[in-house]
Amino acid sequence: MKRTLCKVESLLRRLSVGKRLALAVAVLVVPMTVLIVVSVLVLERQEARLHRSVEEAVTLLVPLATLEYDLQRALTDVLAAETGESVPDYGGLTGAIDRLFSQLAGTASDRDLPPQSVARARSAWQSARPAIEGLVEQARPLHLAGDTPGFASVRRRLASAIGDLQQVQTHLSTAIKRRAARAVQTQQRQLEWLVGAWGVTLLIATAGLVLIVHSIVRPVRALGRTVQRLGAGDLTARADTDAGDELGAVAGYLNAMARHFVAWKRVTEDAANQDALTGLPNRRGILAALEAALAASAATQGSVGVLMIDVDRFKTINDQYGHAAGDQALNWVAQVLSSQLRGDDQVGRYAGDEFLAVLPGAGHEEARQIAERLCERVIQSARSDPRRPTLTLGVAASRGGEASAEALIAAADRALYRGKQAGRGRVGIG
Ligand SMILES: Nc1nc2c(ncn2[C@@H]2O[C@H](COP(=O)(O)OP(=O)(O)OP(=O)(O)O)[C@@H](O)[C@H]2O)c(=O)[nH]1
Repeated sequence: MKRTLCKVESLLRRLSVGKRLALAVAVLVVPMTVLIVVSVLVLERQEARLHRSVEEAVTLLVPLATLEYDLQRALTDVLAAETGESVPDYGGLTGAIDRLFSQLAGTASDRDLPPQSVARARSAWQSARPAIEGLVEQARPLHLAGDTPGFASVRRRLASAIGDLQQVQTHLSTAIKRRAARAVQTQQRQLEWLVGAWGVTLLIATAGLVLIVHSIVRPVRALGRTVQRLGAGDLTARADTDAGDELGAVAGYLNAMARHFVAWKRVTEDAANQDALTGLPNRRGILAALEAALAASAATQGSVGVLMIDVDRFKTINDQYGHAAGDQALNWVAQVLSSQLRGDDQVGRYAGDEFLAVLPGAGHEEARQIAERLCERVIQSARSDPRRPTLTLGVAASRGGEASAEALIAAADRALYRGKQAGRGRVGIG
């Protein structure tokens, strides 16, 4: 299930966010519109059918009811007794009923009327019809003539015609009721179908919407988490750039920004720790190296040697040959120191004409020997060139990392001072 959702999401993410939002609107609007149109059509059709059905019921039953009423009146002698009263239009009524049945004969099934009930009504009418014709006309003169036995026979026939007519009405009513019941059932089924269709459509539309919204919200949240991690200083954090949409592009930009920031940070960190003139670590850089060496020696119970190196009478070089020559002299000293030290050793420019060398693993004696070698090497070179200065070095060393960087530097400084006091161009011992 989760894999399927992931697949759907990756398919969706091939579309841009804008297209996905348009799709979300379409997913909601299109099926709803179709359903609304279908619902309106169905309800309109149902209403029209109901209307037609009522109309038809009236058309079918009213002539029969009228005829029955008139026959009933004839039967109760009202019509025959009152000579002034006009005789109802029996011919018209029977004709109308005839037409009704001939219409029904062709279209009963079309009108959803049960054909059997209609056929029964029709045959009942056919048997009633001849009796009805002329009955009232016969009744009138018989009654006026006082022909009681003849009149009694007409009355019987009238009663029987009324019975037949009632049967016709009963059969037709049954047909109409059945049709109404079927129509109600159909209406119910259609309404159920509509409710079901609405439910399914809403469900599918909601699922589609959830998927589309998820395909936007999830990468936005992931981007947010990456930005949060980067903001908290975790420069290894990277956003997922798999998708080809706008959010994938933003993730790519964010990653590029993070990479540039890392590179820029490295450059600025390097610049912050590097001396611009000599290219050696500056005071900050060499102190960091000393701290690191002390921390490592504390773990291994090893030693760290420190050399504080000062250029002798550097002011004189500046004064005699100019500042540029002084800079060159400093660069030369930096080169000699770097080239003479071992791989793990580090040297940095501590102050104006002062250098600090950190010698991990070197005890006091080893540090002193290294200092002597450096001092000798510089003195030899300086002999041939008056612009090259000699060095005075102060030696100190710690064991097992017990001394702090400040204490070690202070000890090397004191040793340096002793070297200067002793006449320069030598190694002072702390
Ligand atoms: N050319 C140049 N001179 C510098 C630089 N930094 C510091 N100086 C100079 O270095 C000189 C340091 O002189 P001091 O510390 O007084 O001592 P010194 O002349 O070396 O004499 P001693 O240390 O007593 O042997 C000063 O004149 C500073 O102006 C730099 O980057 N370039």
